[in-house]
Amino acid sequence: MNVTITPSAVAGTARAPPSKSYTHRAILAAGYADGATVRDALWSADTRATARAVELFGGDVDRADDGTLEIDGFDGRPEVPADVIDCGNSGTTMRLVTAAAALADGTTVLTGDESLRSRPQGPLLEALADLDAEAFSTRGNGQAPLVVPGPLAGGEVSIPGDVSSQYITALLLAGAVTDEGIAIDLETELKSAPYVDITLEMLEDFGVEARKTDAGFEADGGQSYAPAGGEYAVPGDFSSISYPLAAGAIASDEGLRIEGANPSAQGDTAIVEIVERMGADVDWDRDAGVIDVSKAPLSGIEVSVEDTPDLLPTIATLGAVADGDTRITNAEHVRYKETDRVSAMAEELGKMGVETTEREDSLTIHGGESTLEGATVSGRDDHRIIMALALAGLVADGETTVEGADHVDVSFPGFFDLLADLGVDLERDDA
Ligand SMILES: O=C(O)C1=C[C@@H](OP(=O)(O)O)[C@@H](O)[C@H](O)C1
Ligand SMILES: C=C(OP(=O)(O)O)C(=O)O
Repeated sequence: MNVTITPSAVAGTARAPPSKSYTHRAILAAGYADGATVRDALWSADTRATARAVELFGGDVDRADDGTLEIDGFDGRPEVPADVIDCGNSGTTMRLVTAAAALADGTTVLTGDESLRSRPQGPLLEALADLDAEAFSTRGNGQAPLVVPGPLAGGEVSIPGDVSSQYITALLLAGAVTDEGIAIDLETELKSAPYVDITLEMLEDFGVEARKTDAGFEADGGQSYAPAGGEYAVPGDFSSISYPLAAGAIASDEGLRIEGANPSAQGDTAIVEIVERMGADVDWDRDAGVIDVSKAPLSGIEVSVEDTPDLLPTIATLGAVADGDTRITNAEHVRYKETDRVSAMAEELGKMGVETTEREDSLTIHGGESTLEGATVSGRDDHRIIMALALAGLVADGETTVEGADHVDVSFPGFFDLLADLGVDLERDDA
């Protein structure tokens, strides 16, 4: 599907979709448990991939009409899957499920789409090998397809922290059900660190003890997963909130309200402060979980995405609209996502007339609303690139067509319905 956007103002109320990160963890944690009820879960292409994995491990995921998931778990010991686990486009699924698979009493095979089969899995495979669990890439290049004979016993392991925090999350989740537990020593500084905080918060909610240490992280062994009262509720997703928030900041004269924006461990809550620092009119009532935003002239800022890689595409579009330079730093790990998002945003905004300066670990956008021209841009089969480019289309001079726009289903199903509800003039073309 291609989506063509005519410059439009936005107004009204948007509801934040549930957090993708919390939903993945809750589905898998319920799998590690005897079972659980997961309320307000995100049901998207990525979280469905994690649900499929739990089912292949012997669990069952049932979704009620109100979105509640009733999950029967595999109780700490995954069955050997009767089929290959297809993780689709989801890095989180592949990393978290690879470590879980190493607990099974037999071999698991994991694959994914072309994008996922090009992303780095090597550090996780090496960590599992150091823990005496066999795990390898079929092509020997550290990329999926992966074959995981296991078995994982627990123990001490060292791993780099600057490729993906998802390796740490994966090892903590699986390590807690090994006899010995797991102690993770970080070889380099940890990037995307708040995602491990989300993991620790969620583990605590499932009654599992894990913590930060001087060297890295650890989880005690021999533990069982069980959420208090058998239930877990997923908070709103601040990576997803970044899109309506940015839309309000660049294109809402009347004001836009975002509901479901309750504080949690998500590093991406930083988007509220970023938009404010750029000059937008923002008010966040944390107790009510409501953000009100409206348009004001924006100015370029410097912002590090070390902790918040998923915000880069949104900030790049804000930077294209803002006057002056917006410098996004500590961005090297943003190149290991669904696509190389640093290059993708530089090149696609370039098609819209925006000048950028790209370095290995930074992206500077030389902005100003008057430079944004409507164009046909590629969504790169990457949900965040698609949504960020659609935002640019709201204020460009002329129409903008985003190609391959259906991939928003990965994290934000209904994104274009929401834009239309907020008053955006858009056309979907299924050709
Ligand atoms: O653990 C998670 O839920 C995630 C961690 C981050 O990845 P990295 O740790 O690979 O940077 C983030 O980009 C991804 O969207 C979700
Ligand atoms: C990088 C992302 O997710 P994943 O790593 O799970 O594919 C994302 O949602 O932007």
